[in-house]
Amino acid sequence: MNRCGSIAIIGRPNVGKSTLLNRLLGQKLAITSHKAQTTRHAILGIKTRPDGQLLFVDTPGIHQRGQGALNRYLNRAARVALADVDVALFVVEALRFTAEDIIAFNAITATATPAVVAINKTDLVANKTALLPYLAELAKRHEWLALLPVSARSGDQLDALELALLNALPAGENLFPDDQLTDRSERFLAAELLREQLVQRYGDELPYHTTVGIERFEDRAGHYHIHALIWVERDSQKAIIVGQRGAALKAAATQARLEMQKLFDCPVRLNVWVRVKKSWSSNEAALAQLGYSAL
Ligand SMILES: Nc1nc2c(ncn2[C@@H]2O[C@H](COP(=O)(O)OP(=O)(O)OP(=O)(O)O)[C@@H](O)[C@H]2O)c(=O)[nH]1
Repeated sequence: MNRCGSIAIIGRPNVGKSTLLNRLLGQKLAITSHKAQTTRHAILGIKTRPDGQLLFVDTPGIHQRGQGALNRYLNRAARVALADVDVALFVVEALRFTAEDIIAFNAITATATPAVVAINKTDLVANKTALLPYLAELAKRHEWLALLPVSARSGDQLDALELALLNALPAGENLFPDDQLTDRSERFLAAELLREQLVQRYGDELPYHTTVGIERFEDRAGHYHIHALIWVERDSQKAIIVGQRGAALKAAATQARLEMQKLFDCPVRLNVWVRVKKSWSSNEAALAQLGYSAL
């Protein structure tokens, strides 16, 4: 029987949702970092198997304190995703269950959406029997379809997780062609790859006040020419991103360009400018202008 349906990946920031998605897809689509709140947009990652198709929606972590327009957007995006899908994949971190995990848990159990739990980062647990009481505690809390200890990093138990998710999907024909990986445009993915560099290179604060727009995206006979803009809120942020004689920006852009070449499988020329736009993250109108549509 062929199955096809959608899966929302839900969990507090930093539990490894993006890493897990990339690993399940076998391709890097969601951006990852060690800092919380990296993922801003839902990304549909498509995994085609001989027996069906899994359509992943990567949601932002459900955040504890809503602060400003960006946080409200992130919260809505996660909740809307949850109401819309066939299955929720609840990701937690082995041996940890924080107040933020409870918020994500409550969001899932408030809907009738069936859920599978992935207990991630088991590679960090030396003595696996230590997981048993943790598993038992989670099992008591809700009627899960399945509970699986996994490691997104090592790949441990991910085949079993994928199978559990597939079995929870409705019977039906595939919705996308077999070779399609995402419904996101290359333009969108280019912006994400550049933003990933900022998140990886700077402190927690700066990327939160930054967004990336693609001004031009041209395919010139198999060579991509991409013009990107990094929007910041203050001149001081711009100075940090640009660096001494532009060195910091050059390093970030070079790395982003290499990642783009890998993903798009063609030569890429990338130009990046940094512009200051005052207080964009606290202003709904400015958010909308930058492509964060109201939900
Ligand atoms: N040891 C270990 N680390 C992991 C594992 N999965 C993810 N990580 C790390 O945990 C950190 C967060 O991973 P992400 O995938 O960005 O987490 P996320 O849940 O998508 O985070 P947000 O986008 O902020 O919601 C990164 O440093 C990952 O390398 C795992 O299985 N084991």
